[in-house]
Amino acid sequence: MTVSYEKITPPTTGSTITFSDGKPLVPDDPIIPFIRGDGTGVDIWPATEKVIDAAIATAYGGQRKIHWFKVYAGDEACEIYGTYQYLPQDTLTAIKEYGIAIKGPLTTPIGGGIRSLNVALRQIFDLYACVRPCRYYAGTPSPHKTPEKLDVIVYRENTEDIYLGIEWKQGTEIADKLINYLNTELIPATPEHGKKQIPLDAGIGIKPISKTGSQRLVRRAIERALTLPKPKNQVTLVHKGNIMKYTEGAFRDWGYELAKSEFRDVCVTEMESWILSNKEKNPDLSIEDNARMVEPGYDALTDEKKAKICQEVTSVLDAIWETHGNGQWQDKIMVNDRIADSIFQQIQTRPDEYSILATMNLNGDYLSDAAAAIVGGLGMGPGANIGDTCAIFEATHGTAPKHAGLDRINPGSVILSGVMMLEYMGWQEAADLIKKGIAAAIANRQVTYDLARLMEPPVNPPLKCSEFADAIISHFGD
Ligand SMILES: NC(=O)C1=CN([C@@H]2O[C@H](COP(=O)(O)OP(=O)(O)OC[C@H]3O[C@@H](n4cnc5c(N)ncnc54)[C@H](OP(=O)(O)O)[C@@H]3O)[C@@H](O)[C@H]2O)C=CC1
Ligand SMILES: O=C(O)CCC(=O)C(=O)O
Ligand SMILES: [Mg+2]
Repeated sequence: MTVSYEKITPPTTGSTITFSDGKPLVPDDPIIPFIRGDGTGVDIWPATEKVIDAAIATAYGGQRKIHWFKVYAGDEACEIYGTYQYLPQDTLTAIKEYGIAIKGPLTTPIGGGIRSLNVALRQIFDLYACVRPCRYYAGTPSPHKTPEKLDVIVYRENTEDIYLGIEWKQGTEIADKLINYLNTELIPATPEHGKKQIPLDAGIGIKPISKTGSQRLVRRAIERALTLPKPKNQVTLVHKGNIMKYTEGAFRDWGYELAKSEFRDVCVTEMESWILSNKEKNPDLSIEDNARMVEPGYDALTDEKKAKICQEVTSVLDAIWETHGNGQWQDKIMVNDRIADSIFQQIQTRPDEYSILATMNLNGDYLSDAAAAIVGGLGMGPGANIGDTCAIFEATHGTAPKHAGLDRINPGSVILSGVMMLEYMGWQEAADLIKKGIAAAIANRQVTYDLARLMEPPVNPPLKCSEFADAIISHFGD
């Protein structure tokens, strides 16, 4: 069926990317839609396009080429399509048709106004895995003493949690009705909630965390861990399950359940590894002594709780001693979990102990900015939103409006998102060239203002955004 557009025209040359089993099939001349973005998108996008095109031309000498298709979202879309037309149907049609897209940041007003276009795109195309690697390029200034020790990839669930955006404003009829229903019917009918009541002047937001959503994200995280060398072949489930038991706690439980069912042969949980290694060190260890070693404070527990832990030790040994015991577990993917607040200090105090951090939407949003800061700031934080039939690449940061139009912002994060896109397409040679160019530019102190001001001694004057792109390209032949 011919796809029709209202106000845009696809390139007259180039082919369409298709998907098979969740993987893209990429021709040598793919058409790829791009959204320039609001704010600093006006500076960053031209720099990014130039670097990606130059890398492809250098790597493949004309055998491969991206045919860019400009599509509109955000302020630019309103100029073309009319007031409030922030996300036109043309744009959605193009992304659906061509499968892979890349975008600059888009503005979201705080409080009232439109909901996030960025989040909307992820939900519309069911891009359930937001993948944000944070790795250090030598010479990048950092507020941290040993930034090179951090090499993590945040796998952030991208379609649910409070980002579903189902909330009601304080004082509205539905908010009042809902609070009344909760206070008079549902809370009293739930003994564990006791006499709790929701304040009558509250706004209400809903935080759905589903088993399907959690497990498909963790599945992608484990699949990625399987491609990593030891000791980075591990997945940490990050959650606040001590407080939000049926949402964040359930995410953890469903994550472990998936690891132990779909990936049983290749996975070991941290708890299992302790139980197995205790027995390896002392084959005559009793079940109870093993339980004592894996559960701090075991002796102070009630008999019922002690029995539960002993039962867990027994079932682990029965289930996987043959396949995972005698050190075999050391070659498996390690799956552990950490409480969300603790992981923010752990990535600073023990950065090299972590690799893939799989978590829900809000935690992942916070965590990816924090991890990017350690390795050089938001100018160095790329990202990808991946689904089974579509992928959209974009930076971790937003529109940075105070720098817009000044040709000064660091385009590194969108350029590195382009690197992720090239890798996803299987165009590794072009991706490697860009990584080499960025590494060399930074090592030569050719950097934009954000890195320049932190370097010792500071770089003055810093490169402009466009000059940084040229510096990256100039190092392709090094
Ligand atoms: N995916 C998306 O499109 C996203 C969109 N947003 C939206 O962007 C808008 C602005 O959000 P805001 O909270 O200001 O956060 P931003 O991430 O846009 O910017 C905050 C600060 O981070 C630094 N920064 C951001 N990008 C870069 C870069 N490329 N190079 C160097 N430094 C950078 C700048 O710090 P300094 O000035 O100190 O140098 C900037 O002032 C909001 O509407 C928000 O909703 C936010 C996040 C993601
Ligand atoms: O869409 C937005 O405005 C913010 C999104 C965001 O912070 C993110 O995706 O990291
Ligand atoms: Mg964010």
